[in-house]
Amino acid sequence: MKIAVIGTGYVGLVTGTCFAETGNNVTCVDIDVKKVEKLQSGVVTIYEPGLEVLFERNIAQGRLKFTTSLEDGIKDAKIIFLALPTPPGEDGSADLKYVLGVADDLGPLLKDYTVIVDKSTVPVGTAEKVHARIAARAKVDFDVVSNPEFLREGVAVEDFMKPDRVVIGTQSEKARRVMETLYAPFVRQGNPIIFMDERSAELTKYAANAFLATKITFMNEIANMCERLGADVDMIRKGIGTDDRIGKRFLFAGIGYGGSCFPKDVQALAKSAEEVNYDFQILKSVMNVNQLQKTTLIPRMKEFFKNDLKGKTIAVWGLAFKPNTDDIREAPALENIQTLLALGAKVKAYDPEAMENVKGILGNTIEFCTDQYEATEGADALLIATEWPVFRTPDFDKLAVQIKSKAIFDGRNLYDVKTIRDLGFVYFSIGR
Ligand SMILES: NC(=O)c1ccc[n+]([C@@H]2O[C@H](COP(=O)([O-])OP(=O)(O)OC[C@H]3O[C@@H](n4cnc5c(N)ncnc54)[C@H](O)[C@@H]3O)[C@@H](O)[C@H]2O)c1
Ligand SMILES: O=c1ccn([C@@H]2O[C@H](COP(=O)(O)OP(=O)(O)O[C@H]3O[C@H](CO)[C@@H](O)[C@H](O)[C@H]3O)[C@@H](O)[C@H]2O)c(=O)[nH]1
Repeated sequence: MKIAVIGTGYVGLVTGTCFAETGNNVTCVDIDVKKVEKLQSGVVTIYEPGLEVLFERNIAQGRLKFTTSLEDGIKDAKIIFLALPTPPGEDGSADLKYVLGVADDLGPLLKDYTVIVDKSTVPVGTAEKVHARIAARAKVDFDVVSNPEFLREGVAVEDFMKPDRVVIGTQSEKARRVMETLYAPFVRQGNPIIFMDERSAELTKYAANAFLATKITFMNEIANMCERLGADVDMIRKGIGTDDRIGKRFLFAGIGYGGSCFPKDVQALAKSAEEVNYDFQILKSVMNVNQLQKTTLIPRMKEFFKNDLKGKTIAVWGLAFKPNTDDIREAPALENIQTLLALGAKVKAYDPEAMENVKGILGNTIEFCTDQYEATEGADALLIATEWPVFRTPDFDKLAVQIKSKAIFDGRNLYDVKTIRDLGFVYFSIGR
């Protein structure tokens, strides 16, 4: 099948590459000329394990192409995916200017029946808006389908190739058949395609992210209780996670959720609620608690250094919002670093993938190190903000010599409390 993907960011690139991998001819369109040039020359523009090999194979076999021209890109496409940004507008609601802008342009370019698919995370009612915008200028029949994406960064290829489920919102039989054919190779393992109406599909995406953000936030609040009551959040996690009704995943307490999705989508759902005069109280709490949680280690650091962080050097391990990605959007590390700088501390940071992105924001206000031990060399304390595997089993003997105060502030609960204290470290973690 000939497919066009509009937008070659995270979702667009993974979507395009994975559909090419299952034998479709895919053209990806982006207005970012530099990005398209890079992609055309065979360079993958995001760090995502497993993507490069699929990307290279499908380019070599001529099934994956890139262009800046919408008209060329959608030529002969039976399906057009919109994988465009939906960033928060000034009031927190999802800004639809990219999605609706492309919908406006698409109308006159359609030559035959086409299925237009919203892959972006969009508020309820967007499929109808996209339909109206295209219909205003289209001369052929078309359908607009909602097909939200549930992939996680860092395991995006696996999530896309073996999805837990595929959600498709459409009330058109014709569009349903096209989507079923397209997704058949991905749901062979028995995981379902769940068909529903467009509005329910749109809300399913927000409900999933808001639920997961709430689950994490609940555990962060339990962790805060543990600290006050002398209990261990890891034990609570095991104790409740073994109950099938609760589930083991997404129960890890830490310095808050970040990334390009949870913060923005929780905010957008809260805004949608406001628009229909519903007071979505849980979401407000989730946002407030998460904001506080991000810098929950700073007061402890202040106390440890007797309220004087001025001139202290803090090593920061991890800048990405989570491991296996170079994405730093809403990363808790950044907020911690900015707070530390405001308190007069110096920061030496290391991240396996995300340093280039952080340089663009923090410039030379912090020192970027070539490895984790260069960061801890001569530091007064260590702050761990991202659970990269390489930080899990460090050379503790080396750290004991390098870190002056032997203090480790661990925002991701990487180490066993007793073991690390027995090694002589002063160890602060979350909810233990
Ligand atoms: N990143 C994720 O993990 C993830 C997962 C699921 C869903 N989503 C949702 O998918 C959507 C896209 O997210 P993303 O992270 O891929 O975004 P992104 O910002 O990484 O990429 C968006 C791309 O769209 C391009 N673009 C903007 N206007 C364009 C236009 N008029 N024509 C062609 N291209 C244009 C940009 O240049 C950019 O390359 C968002 O709604 C997001 O919420 C993201
Ligand atoms: O137990 C946990 C699990 C996650 N996190 C944090 O939660 C954030 C989000 O993590 P994750 O969900 O793994 O990353 P994303 O790539 O942002 O993926 C989420 O957002 C995507 C975009 O909408 C969705 O497609 C995915 O299904 C959804 O998991 C990160 O800051 C994690 O550190 C925790 O603090 N504790």
